Amino acid sequence: MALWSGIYDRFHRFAFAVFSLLAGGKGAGREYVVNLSKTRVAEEQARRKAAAAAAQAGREELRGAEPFVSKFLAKHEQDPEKFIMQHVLAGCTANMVAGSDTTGISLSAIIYYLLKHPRCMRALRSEIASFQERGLLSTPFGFKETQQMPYLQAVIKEALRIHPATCLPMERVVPEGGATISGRFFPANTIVGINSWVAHRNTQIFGADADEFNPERWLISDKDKLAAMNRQWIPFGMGSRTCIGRHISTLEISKLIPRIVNDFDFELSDAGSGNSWVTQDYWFVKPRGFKVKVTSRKPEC
Ligand code: HEM
Repeated sequence: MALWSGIYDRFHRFAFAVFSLLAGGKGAGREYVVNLSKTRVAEEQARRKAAAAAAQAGREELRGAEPFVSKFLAKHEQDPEKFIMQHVLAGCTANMVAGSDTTGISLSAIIYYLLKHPRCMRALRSEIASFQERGLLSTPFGFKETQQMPYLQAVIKEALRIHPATCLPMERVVPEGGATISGRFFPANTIVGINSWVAHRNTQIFGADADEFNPERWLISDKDKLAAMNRQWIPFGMGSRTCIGRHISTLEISKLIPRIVNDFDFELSDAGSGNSWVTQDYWFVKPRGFKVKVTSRKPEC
């Protein structure tokens, strides 16, 4: 039902009401996230008020990294008429809806494909060890450092190619004058779209093994082929509506994957060790029953 209402937006209103009713007080799906945002915004407002009072009394408050909600509230305080409270709430909700499942799914996909391809897991661990031996990795691993690791970056890129977190056409409206796409004319206002799952399996671009997980495809020296693959690699979408959070996720993924691969051993449970994992698509393509046993990694002799 969720998938259908993703495609046919007229079902939204109905599905939303039914799911929220079934979920009771806290709401379901988006309503749950909206309620959570409201709570967090209220907490942050109270914290900012207390911090301002403390500063006035000459007491400095120690604080870690500044969360998004605080940045949004600062913007609202700067110009409350233009950046209204509704924008604060919408920003927080959008970040959670758009940024959590997508990043979680992508992290799962990277681990899953590494577990399915022990050769790639070995190659990645060997790259990490080599970087550590040469003093090129701090503790914790720095983002800039991990960006210099070609195999890690190829693994991430390939996992997001073979399992992009979203799977429905990314829709665009044809502008005035129409557009010819792949030799076919579409008049103005036609809704066209491309699904990254289709684009990423294009054998003309990615080769006969487009269905296979193969990080080495990104480690070639053929610049033209790489450029063609990069153009067709769209897990974060493309153009003016491309994902605005992609750099946050890229940072999280680049820092987290080498760290956990280095520190832990993973073993697929029976449910995940069949031919392929079970996933369900309703815009987000979520793994189902992906269970992994995690243990501290023993140093290799
Ligand atoms: C691996 C993680 C992520 C993936 C795979 C992903 C994927 C996508 C995709 C496919 C789109 C549609 C792009 C298009 O139509 O061209 C999108 C849009 C968007 N993403 Fe992400 N995303 C990720 C992380 C995040 C994060 C962390 C945030 C926020 C903190 C975020 C916020 C957004 C927003 C607000 C939009 C809508 C942009 C617009 O319509 O102008 N995303 N994302």
